Amino acid sequence: MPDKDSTVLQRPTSLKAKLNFITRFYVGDVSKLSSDDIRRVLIINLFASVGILFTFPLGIASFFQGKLMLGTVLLSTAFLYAANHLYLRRTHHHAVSGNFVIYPLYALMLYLIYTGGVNGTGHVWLFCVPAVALFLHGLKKGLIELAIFTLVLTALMFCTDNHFLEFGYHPSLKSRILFAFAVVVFLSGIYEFSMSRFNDELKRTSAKLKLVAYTDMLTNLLNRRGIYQKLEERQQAHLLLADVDFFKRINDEYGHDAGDYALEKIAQIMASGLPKGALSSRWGGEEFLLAVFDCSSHEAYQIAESIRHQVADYEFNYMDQHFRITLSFGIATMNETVSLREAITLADSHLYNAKRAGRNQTRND
Ligand SMILES: Nc1nc2c(ncn2[C@@H]2O[C@H](COP(=O)(O)OP(=O)(O)OP(=O)(O)O)[C@@H](O)[C@H]2O)c(=O)[nH]1
Repeated sequence: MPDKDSTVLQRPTSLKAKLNFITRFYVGDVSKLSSDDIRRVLIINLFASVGILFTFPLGIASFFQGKLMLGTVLLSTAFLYAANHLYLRRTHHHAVSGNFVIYPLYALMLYLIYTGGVNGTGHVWLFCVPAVALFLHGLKKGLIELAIFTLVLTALMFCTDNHFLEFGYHPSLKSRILFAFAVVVFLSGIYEFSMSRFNDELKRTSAKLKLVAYTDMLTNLLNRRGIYQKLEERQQAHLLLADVDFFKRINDEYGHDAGDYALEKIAQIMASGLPKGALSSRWGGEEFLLAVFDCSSHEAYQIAESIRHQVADYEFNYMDQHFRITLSFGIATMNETVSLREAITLADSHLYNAKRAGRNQTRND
């Protein structure tokens, strides 16, 4: 018998496996998609599935009842939704694909209202239209389309020779349906409006959190987590690990605020001394990790040397106090044979060698 703890631990894994299966079935390959794209593709295909689930059996039923035209329309819609599922799963073009869901849905609903559908029940499906339209086309375009749809619906109900009265409904049903439809449009609009505001707020908060999580607040460079995450995506990079020499003395002699000012200034010199596309980070305390790409080891060495000279030549001025600072660099290369972790350890050991050899120098051995 499995013990209680192991059953509890297994539950999330099986739920995750099920969710993975659903995502794979409805979305396909998600590796290049943003989470918003995945959500949109998934929901459009879920709509399409629900559409197939209703139109296919009702289409077959219509054929058995001898309603060939209605059966053809329903089965064509089911076929269109199935084709759309395959198209969307393959291309992930959710903006195009959404049109293949909503416009046939408008047309089908108008057809059902006009003909009465199966046994005069066509109008009951009308109320799924607002939610689908607003989700697929957003608040503004969705509401415009729904207004046009409502006008066509009204004209169809009141100005054409439709089959509404054929089924013995009370004449007031038509206006009741229109009122109820308007209420559902209104409620769906409010829901979509609050959802879009909530989503915007969520996006803003998530962008702010990302910035805080990956940025060093003193220097505005990436922090350790930030550069690590970016380097994990790369195959090759030259890592330049810099450490301020005798920084404790700066703090002790000029004060901690002067030390902070010096770190900010060094960060600026580093960022402006790097080639385009390079990364700069505050690795910790008075240590900086820089990364340069698409260049030779010799060029990476030259870049470190140039930054080292610029810092050494700079006169730091803080509250009428003037001082100079030097840096030591350790360099290593990450590539297909040397992992990121190994390259950082190597750069650290080369930096240690630079310190031991007298500081204010760059070492790659
Ligand atoms: N002002 C300021 N000081 C910091 C900050 N982070 C770390 N430090 C200081 O940096 C100093 C680092 O000192 P040590 O590790 O002894 O190294 P060092 O004095 O630079 O000597 P070497 O590295 O051996 O050349 C410590 O005094 C820390 O307090 C910071 O954010 N602001």
